[in-house]
Amino acid sequence: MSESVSPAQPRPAGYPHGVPPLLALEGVSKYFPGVVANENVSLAFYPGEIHALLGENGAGKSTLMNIVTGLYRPDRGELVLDGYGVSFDGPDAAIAAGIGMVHQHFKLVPRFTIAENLALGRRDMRGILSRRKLVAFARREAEKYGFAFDVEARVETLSAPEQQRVEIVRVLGRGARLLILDEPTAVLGPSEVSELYAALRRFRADGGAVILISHKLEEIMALADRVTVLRRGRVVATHLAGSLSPQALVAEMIGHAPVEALPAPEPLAVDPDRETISLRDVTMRDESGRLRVHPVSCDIFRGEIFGIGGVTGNGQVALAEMLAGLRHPDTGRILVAGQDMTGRPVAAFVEMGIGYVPQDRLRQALAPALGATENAALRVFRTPPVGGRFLWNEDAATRYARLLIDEAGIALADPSRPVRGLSGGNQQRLVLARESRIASRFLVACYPGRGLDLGAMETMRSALVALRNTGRGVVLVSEDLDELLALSDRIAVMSGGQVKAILGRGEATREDIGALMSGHGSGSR
Ligand SMILES: Nc1ncnc2c1ncn2[C@@H]1O[C@H](COP(=O)(O)OP(=O)(O)OP(=O)(O)O)[C@@H](O)[C@H]1O
Repeated sequence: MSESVSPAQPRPAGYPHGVPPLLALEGVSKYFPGVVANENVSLAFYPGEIHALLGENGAGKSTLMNIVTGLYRPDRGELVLDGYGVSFDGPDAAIAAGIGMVHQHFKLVPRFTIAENLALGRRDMRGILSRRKLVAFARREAEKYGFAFDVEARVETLSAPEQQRVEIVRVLGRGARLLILDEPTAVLGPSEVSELYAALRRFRADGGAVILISHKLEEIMALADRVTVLRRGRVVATHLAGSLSPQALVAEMIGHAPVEALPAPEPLAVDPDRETISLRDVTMRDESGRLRVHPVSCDIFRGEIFGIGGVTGNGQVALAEMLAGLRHPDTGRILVAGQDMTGRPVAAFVEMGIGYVPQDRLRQALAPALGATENAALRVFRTPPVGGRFLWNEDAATRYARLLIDEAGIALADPSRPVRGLSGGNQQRLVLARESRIASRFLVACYPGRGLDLGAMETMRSALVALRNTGRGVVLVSEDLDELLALSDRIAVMSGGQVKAILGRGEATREDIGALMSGHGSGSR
C-alpha cells in the first residue's frame, strides 16, 4: 500500500482522509535520446475530481499520459492504482484497469455505424449479434451517459462534436473510471462546450476522475478542481483551482511573467487593384455525394486577414482546401492574381505563393517518419537551391532546414530524427514557418492555434499579423471567436456549407456571429 503525495500537492477540497487516490504516479521519469520528457513526477488523481494538466508545448503532458494509458513504460518510478502498485504491459491493461482516453483524433472506425463502434472491443458484445440487439445495446449506452444518437448512422457522416460524444460514450462504456481528455473543446462550438462540461460534471458526481489537458485557462478555471503545472517534464506545483489567478498560472507555466497581449492590427485600406484569391460560384461534394460547399463567391485580398468562422464541420476546411489547391471544386472557378487556377495541381498553387497549414499537422502536413530537414524541404524540393531540375541538394536542404528551425524557435538536438517525436506544438511551429516562407501571396491556415500553449499562440498570432502587414493575405479558419474578432479584417461565417455573411471589422458582435454560426441571424455581405 502506498499513498505518498508530496505536501506541495493539496488534496481536493472536502476529500476524506485515508481513501487512496484512484491513480497515483510516484517519481515517474521518462527519457528519450537527448530529451528528459518526464522527471520525478509525483501526482495523484482522486475519484470525484477534475484535475487539469497545464504546461507549455513540450512540457511532457502527452508523454505522461502515454505512461498512464500503458503506451509507454516509465524508465523510473511507479504507478499506484487504488493503493496498489501496478505495471501496465500495454494499452489493454490500462483499459482493463479503468483508464480511458478520449484522443484529439478520435479512434473510431469511420465506415462503421455508431452502434458497431460502441460494441467494438467490448467483451460482453462478442460473437455474431443481430442488428436489433446491437441497436438496443447502443441506445442503452448512449442514454446511460445522457446522449441521444441515431445509433445506425455511420461515423464518417458525423460532425466532429458528434464523433467526440460517441468516443466519450465508447470509452466510458468500456468501464473507464479515470477519463483523460486532450484539448476536448478544440472541436466544439459554444453550446457543445456547455454540453461537454455538463457530461464531465455528471461523471465526476458519480465518482469518476478526469484528467483534462488544456491550454485554455478559462476552461480550466470553469471546470477543474485542481490544476497541476508541468514545466520541462517536472511538476512545478499542484493547486486547488480558484486559489490562483490565471496570470499566476501562466507565470508558473512559462517560468516568468507573461508578455504583453497582442496589439490589434492596423486598419486595412482596401485597394480594389490589390491581388486577390477569388472564388466564383464554387461548390464541392464529399465522397458520399453530400453538398459540403454551396455556391460560394468572394474575393480575398492581399494585405488582409480573412477569418472564416463556424462550428467545426460546416464546410470551412473544404473551402480552405480549395483555396490552397488541395481539392478541386465540382463547379465554379478559382482565380489567383487574375490567373485561372481551377483544376491546377497543388504544386502550381505553391508556385503561385500559396502556403497551407492544415488542421491535422502530423498527418497532413508532415511525413512523421522523416526528420525535420526533409520535412522542412518537403514542399520546396523542386525549387532551387534545395532542388533543381535533376538534383536534390542535401547540403542546401540542411541549411534551409536549419534556417526554418531557427525561425520557428524549435530546440532540436538532431534535425534528422523523425518529427513524430516532436511535441505537437513544435510540429505546428515547423509547419507554420515552412508554409509562411512559401506564402509570398497568401497563407491559408486551418485552426493554427490548436494544440499551442499560450506563448506559442501569441507567437503564431503575431506571425499571422506580420504576414498581413507585409502585404500577404491570410485566410484564418478558426473556431475561436475571440481570435477571429481580434485578428480578422473581415470574417466570413459559415453554416451548413454556406457563407452566411461576410462582416467587416467592428460590424458584428460576438453574439451576432454566434447566431450566424448556429444557422440563425443574418448579416451584410
Ligand atoms: N517518441 C518520442 N521520441 C523522442 N522524443 C520525444 C518523443 N515523445 C516526446 N518526445 C519529447 O519529449 C518532450 C515532451 O513532449 P510531450 O509531447 O510529452 O509534450 P507535451 O507537453 O504533450 O507538448 P504539446 O503540448 O506540444 O503536445 C518533448 O521535448 C518531445 O520532443
